[in-house]
Amino acid sequence: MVIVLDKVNVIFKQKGRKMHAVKEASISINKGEIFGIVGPSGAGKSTLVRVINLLQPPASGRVIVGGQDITRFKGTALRKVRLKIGMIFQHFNLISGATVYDNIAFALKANNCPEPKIRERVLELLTQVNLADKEQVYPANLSGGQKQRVAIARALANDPEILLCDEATSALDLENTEEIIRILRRINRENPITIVFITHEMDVARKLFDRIAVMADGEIVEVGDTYRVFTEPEHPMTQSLVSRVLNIEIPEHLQLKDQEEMLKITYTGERAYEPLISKVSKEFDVLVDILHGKIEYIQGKPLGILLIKLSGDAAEIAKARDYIAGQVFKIERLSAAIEGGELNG
Ligand SMILES: Nc1ncnc2c1ncn2[C@@H]1O[C@H](COP(=O)(O)OP(=O)(O)OP(=O)(O)O)[C@@H](O)[C@H]1O
Repeated sequence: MVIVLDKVNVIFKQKGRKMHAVKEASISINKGEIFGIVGPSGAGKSTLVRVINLLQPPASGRVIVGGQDITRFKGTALRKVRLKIGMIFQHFNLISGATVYDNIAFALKANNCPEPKIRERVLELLTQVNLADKEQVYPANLSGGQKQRVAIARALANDPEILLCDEATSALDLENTEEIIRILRRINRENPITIVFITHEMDVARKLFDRIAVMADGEIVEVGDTYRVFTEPEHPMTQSLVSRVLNIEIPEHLQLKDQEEMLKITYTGERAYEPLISKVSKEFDVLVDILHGKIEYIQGKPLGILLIKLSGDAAEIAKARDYIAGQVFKIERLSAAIEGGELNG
């Protein structure tokens, strides 16, 4: 279901002070895509996502869901729209006194699901989230990842067309985060459900999202395809967020001497770097040391990062550098940090 936010503003008033939490935010989210919103704490991500189901009504602007302007919807009309929008949260929000089965069954009963169908549907949902064996367990006896999977099953109970996820993996360890990512991807693949996911975790962003919006200080500062945002970030906030994922560490105690230069090379696609490096050492009078290399996957597409040191005459180094620049996606000259540490590109 297409979601359009048009010039949305949210202003909180607290103790006589105004807090402009979302400023003129406009985005259009396509049916069936996994759309992510990233940004630092306090950027306005939660507030923006809550505007989509009007948990947070905007001060101005329009909210259009499935072609319908819902901005002023109330009562029954709003409840009907909300049925199409499931939501999951960082802290799962399960009913602690109810079993896994009942947590999900409540959502179905609330929507008048016929009694005989409830059992069948709950079991179907539990299978979808790999929890078929936990139906009689209470939330307290589940791991964080399992709790979030129950929350996903509950959010999907009434076949929503949209799933909103507010920091849904932020309370989980790496393994459980990976599992939630896999489940959401599979659900999205099997049903054309639109997923809007907010997070401050860029690692989740690169694995899960089709497109990303970046928020800073209440504004949407950049929107783009995930691979493009990671490889060619435009806004300084985006650059700062992605640099943490793509950074590599300079080997400790590395000091550059005269006639030495360090380069960070970024290459896209499956292309291996060995042929390039051996060509450079053959054709130019320079020594090439590979200091570090890694491949990151963004939306499953590889992005290679290589740190090399060139030694030789300044003119030869310049020629080698120009040659490399023509062959790779991006090349940056770096200086060595005194005690190793992060790159300063
Ligand atoms: N109900 C509220 N009343 C007053 N101020 C609020 C309210 N909700 C959010 N804010 C403020 O609005 C700004 C945006 O908050 P929001 O929670 O949307 O940010 P966020 O990007 O989701 O950050 P976080 O990841 O820390 O939740 C913050 O400065 C926050 O303090």
